Amino acid sequence: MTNVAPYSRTTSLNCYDVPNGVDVRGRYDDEFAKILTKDALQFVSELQREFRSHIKYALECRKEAQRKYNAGCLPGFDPATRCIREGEWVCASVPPAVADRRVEITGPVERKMIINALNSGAKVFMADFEDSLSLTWEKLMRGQVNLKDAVDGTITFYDQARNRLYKLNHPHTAKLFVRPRGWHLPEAHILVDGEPATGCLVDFGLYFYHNHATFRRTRGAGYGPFFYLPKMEHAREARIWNSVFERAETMAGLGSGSIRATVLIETLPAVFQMDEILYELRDHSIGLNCGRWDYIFSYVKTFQAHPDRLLPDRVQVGMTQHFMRSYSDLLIHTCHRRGVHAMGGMAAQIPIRDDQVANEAALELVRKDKLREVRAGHDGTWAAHPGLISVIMEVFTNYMGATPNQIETMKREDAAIVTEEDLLQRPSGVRTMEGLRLNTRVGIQYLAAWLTGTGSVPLYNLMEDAATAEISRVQNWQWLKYGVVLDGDGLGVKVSLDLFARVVEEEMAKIEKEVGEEKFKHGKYKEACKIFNRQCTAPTLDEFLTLDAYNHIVIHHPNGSPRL
Ligand SMILES: CC(=O)SCCNC(=O)CCNC(=O)[C@H](O)C(C)(C)COP(=O)(O)OP(=O)(O)OC[C@H]1O[C@@H](n2cnc3c(N)ncnc32)[C@H](O)[C@@H]1OP(=O)(O)O
Ligand SMILES: O=CC(=O)O
Ligand SMILES: [Mg+2]
Repeated sequence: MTNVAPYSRTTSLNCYDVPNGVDVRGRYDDEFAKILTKDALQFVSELQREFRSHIKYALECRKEAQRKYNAGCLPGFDPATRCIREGEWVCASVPPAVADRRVEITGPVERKMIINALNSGAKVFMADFEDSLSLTWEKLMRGQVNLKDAVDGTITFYDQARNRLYKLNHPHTAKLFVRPRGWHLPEAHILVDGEPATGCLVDFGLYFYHNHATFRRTRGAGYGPFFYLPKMEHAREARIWNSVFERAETMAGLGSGSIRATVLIETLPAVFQMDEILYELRDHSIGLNCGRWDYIFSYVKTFQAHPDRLLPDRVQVGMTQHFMRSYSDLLIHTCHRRGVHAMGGMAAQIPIRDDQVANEAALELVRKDKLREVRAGHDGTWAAHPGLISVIMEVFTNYMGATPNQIETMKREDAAIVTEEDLLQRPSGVRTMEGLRLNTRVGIQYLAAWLTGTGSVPLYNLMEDAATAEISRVQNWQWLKYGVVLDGDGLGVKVSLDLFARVVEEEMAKIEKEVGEEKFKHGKYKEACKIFNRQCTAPTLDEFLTLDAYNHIVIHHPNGSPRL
């Protein structure tokens, strides 16, 4: 579904100045026009034209691999690339500006949050166009404006209600990394030769075009810009990114290896490709990261047709499960062998303001998780909230001291023997009715927020974003598909369409009670419920929650195109 904004007296007649073959159908805004310049759009369209067939092929290969998993195959190491895994090679040396990444804060590209994150005391801020952003035209373009102001060092935000002006604490700001969308997401408001552009090429292209020079001069000490690359499944996808980087460096007249990126290992197929991914990006790499939430989602998705590999309740799938620990250990071993950072992941706990005891318990869980990571050899980790930075910093600094990272000191040779069986081992735990109910409440509330422009939310004292909500969705789908018996709570109830319909109705009532009648009436809960319900009960599993939801937030403006 694409929404077309009607002409009205308030519709601006301004439009973007576009190069040949490019059509911008998003709302016109004078601020956005400073980003969507003809030259910047020309660069994005060149990337699109050069790489679109490679991207389509890579996405087709993902589907082909999934067909094999659905037919009973298991993912594993590729015998054809054994020489890369066994060969002695290292990635380009770490840029001094980002040698120390012990605490990284993440967050959507919202103006106030960017300032807060850059001022938070974290070493790095990952500005996110992915899991934590609702992909509306307004948020995406406003995000580009915000990032440009941040790189220029001029970003400010005035909070009227508090009469507070936010600005950067120069020079003590975090180093900026940007995470573009995954390959699968289109940008429906920008057409190149009549086709929606690839979302990540828009995010990367616009950001790189406007910021590379200032970034390298003022923030990267001659390197950069820096990126995080999400949701890849195979080294061929890393090869495309490497070529995109080379193309961008040539356009900007930069030396090869200026741009650096950390790849999130957050799909099950990618864990068997870590050496290969680093190899493809060896001149542009700055490590790998354990994207644990998407990884869990991917485990369910990969094994969607394997009823013998069902996960227990979401809350029980932590990093101490054997398959999760093996993934983290092998990632550390691989990164350190290749001379780059092995980054840890996100603990979902956030500060709980109104309950001191619960807050201390949440902080303790974060401490424990981070201690496990630093002891295992991770060089740094993620924080979801500024209130967690000091706690996490203390854990990492107590252990690492002033040494910027553990690349040379924690080789983890013992993890060289992690096997396919270790990485696929069935998780232990139980499935419960409460697990089904919580998945449903979280999934619907997250989608309702996403549809109204918010991509990360606090729910039941945890951070929820697209990755965590995906787990709720695919788990419900799989339990329904296989009529799982929920026996962890002694009830022994079988999940059926009838039961699920009742659960959805009851959980919607609970949500209404929790958020209040007014918010429920004016929010998008019913629309979210419809989307979530359809996805959980679909005969075939949808690839991504946000692909379907995206269709509900696309708004084409007629002044962008006479063809509409
Ligand atoms: C699976 C993954 O991909 S993880 C990575 C993607 N996910 C994320 O990045 C999630 C980032 N975190 C967040 O979005 C938020 O912390 C939430 C939604 C979880 C909680 O948000 P809130 O409930 O609004 O937080 P809260 O009200 O406690 O915020 C207090 C202050 O901290 C700021 N803040 C909270 N989180 C962040 C953040 N990640 N970055 C910067 N500032 C932040 C708020 O803006 C607020 O600032 P103010 O006091 O100046 O107004
Ligand atoms: O992007 C991070 C994740 O855990 O997913
Ligand atoms: Mg993720």
